[in-house]
Amino acid sequence: MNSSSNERAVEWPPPSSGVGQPLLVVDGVGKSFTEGPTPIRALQTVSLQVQPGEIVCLLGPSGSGKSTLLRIVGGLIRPDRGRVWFDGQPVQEPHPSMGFIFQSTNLMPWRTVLDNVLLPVEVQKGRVEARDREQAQELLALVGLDGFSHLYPRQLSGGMAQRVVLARTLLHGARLLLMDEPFGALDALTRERMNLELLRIHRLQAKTILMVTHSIAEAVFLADRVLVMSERPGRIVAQLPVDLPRPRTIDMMAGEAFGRLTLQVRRYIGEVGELD
Ligand SMILES: Nc1ncnc2c1ncn2[C@@H]1O[C@H](COP(=O)(O)OP(=O)(O)OP(=O)(O)O)[C@@H](O)[C@H]1O
Repeated sequence: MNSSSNERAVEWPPPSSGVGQPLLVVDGVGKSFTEGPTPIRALQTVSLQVQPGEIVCLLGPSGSGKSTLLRIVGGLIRPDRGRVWFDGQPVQEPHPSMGFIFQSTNLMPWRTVLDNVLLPVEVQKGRVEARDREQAQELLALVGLDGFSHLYPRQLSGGMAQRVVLARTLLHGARLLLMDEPFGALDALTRERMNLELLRIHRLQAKTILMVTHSIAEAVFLADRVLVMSERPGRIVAQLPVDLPRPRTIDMMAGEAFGRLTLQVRRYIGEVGELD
């Protein structure tokens, strides 16, 4: 990506990537934090586009502004410059069709699994209808939690809790999932299983996903494209299309193509520093 194309004026429609109308456009976004004694320049100038149904993974050294970028995309914080467009509309605040999934699950400990899934509906509509309950139960089954709806968060494993969050986000009707290290706290086997689950749900529900991860293998396994960010102030320094066929299988991780792609990403990261 060259910086001159990153610094052009922000207009809709943005230049197309040539594939079709993007669902998400990040155009020349920059951000500094000025609250502390010394201003911190978190993001330099970031531009990217995500097509409907695409899975894009963001990798980069610690502190390179990945979470900041995700929060700007989700309308949780405002950039100093540049714009974000979602489905053709400028993003100024959290959009109901975007869902966040973080490493910490933020489940309400006093509510059951089902009631946690229903919480955003309850907040939004002020009440929960039978149809919402039905749909929540269907989504719990979809994420592999059939029969667990009456449990409380303390009775769940980390993977199960993340599945509840996934069901909650899907019930909310999110089309774009913004995922910030969602499986970072899970053990390796559970993480692998969650990756497969996510891909299965992505296939069934045609979601678009922008995910921050610290794992090169996870990024390559999940993504259609991997974006690599520089050290702070973050900018995108490399992008790698992942041409592995779908559906992806664990066996692919032992294959030559997977090895080649992860090595390529590792080289890009080697040029900008270490991941953590
Ligand atoms: N609210 C804030 N106020 C001040 N500085 C902030 C704030 N949020 C983030 N930063 C700073 O901005 C920089 C980028 O932070 P960010 O969390 O986006 O990086 P990251 O790439 O997601 O890091 P990590 O991989 O470690 O999670 C860091 O130096 C961080 O200290």
